[in-house]
Amino acid sequence: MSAPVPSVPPRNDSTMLRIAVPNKGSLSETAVEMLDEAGYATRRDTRELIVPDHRNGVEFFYLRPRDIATYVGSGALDVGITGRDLLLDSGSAATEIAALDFGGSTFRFAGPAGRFSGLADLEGVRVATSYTGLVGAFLEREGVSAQLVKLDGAVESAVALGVADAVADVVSTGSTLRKQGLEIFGPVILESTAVLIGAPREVPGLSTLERRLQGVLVARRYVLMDYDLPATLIEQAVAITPGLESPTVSPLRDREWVAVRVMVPRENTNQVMDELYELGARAILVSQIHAARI
Ligand SMILES: Nc1ncnc2c1ncn2[C@@H]1O[C@H](COP(=O)(O)OP(=O)(O)OP(=O)(O)O)[C@@H](O)[C@H]1O
Ligand SMILES: O=P(O)(O)OC[C@H]1O[C@H](OP(=O)(O)OP(=O)(O)O)[C@H](O)[C@@H]1O
Ligand SMILES: [Mg+2]
Repeated sequence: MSAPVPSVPPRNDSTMLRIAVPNKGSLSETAVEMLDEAGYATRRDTRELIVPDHRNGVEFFYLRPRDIATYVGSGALDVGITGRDLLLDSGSAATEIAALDFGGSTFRFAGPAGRFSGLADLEGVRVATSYTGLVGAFLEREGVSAQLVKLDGAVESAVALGVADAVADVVSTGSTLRKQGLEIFGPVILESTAVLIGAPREVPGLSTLERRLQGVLVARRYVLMDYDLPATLIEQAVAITPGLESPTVSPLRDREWVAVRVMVPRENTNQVMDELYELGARAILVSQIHAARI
């Protein structure tokens, strides 16, 4: 558990929402892209650490992702973007407001191939990790007592170099583990993703930021599909494309046909177009959504 930040710095403008953004690492680029797509100012060069955005009444603080939960949990900043694993590891009082659909990873134990088969095998052994808060809490909940070896990164090397018997780390493709001759074992410690986190108090002005970020997620997840259809087939077509709430169905000049406009998950686009065509839909057009408020 990290120590709480001792004092909250004075706020020079209490009406500005103060937002923490990852300045480096896996989450930084996509977090900044999302804020840009949501209409906020972003930094022009990587040396800029504070970016005021007066037009939107917010101020951005570019910080190390690992530190963001500490700043937000102490109340020094209002909200932030970080990883769920980093939030839990910090022991901060900040809370998760929304998952952001990027920076997905799994947190797992791994050891030399064949050496460990389950959690119980960790009793009394050395486990290297950069996330001692997260792993310590997990092992305690599971009633396993292991010795944690805290490392900053490249944790997978710890076993070959003899400072630990097993590791607990972020796994994405699993390729780093495999290259070190390690294999995953035991239960999933955590499914992580980038999250929006908030201070443990009421944060005025948060709802606009949240709505804008949700709008970006919708614009990324969905496309807009238009098609023409014989009116008698509408129920079957709506079963294929139910939309978020209800598709827009408009009359055409030819009264036997209707025009349908509906949101479709981007990943299903071609499959849905095939199904609609087979049903009898024609002039099926797909467009990008640039922005959304749902
Ligand atoms: N392939 C990945 N490797 C590391 N972290 C990832 C990956 N995919 C997603 N993440 C997430 O990114 C966050 C870690 O970001 P952080 O910037 O601390 O580490 P990093 O990307 O490893 O950067 P650094 O180069 O400083 O080690 C965690 O929330 C983690 O779950
Ligand atoms: O499953 P994979 O796709 O191989 O990705 C996981 C690896 O990526 C991260 O390391 P990173 O590159 O951030 O280096 P670090 O260990 O120094 O943080 C993480 O700590 C794992 O080592
Ligand atoms: Mg890393």
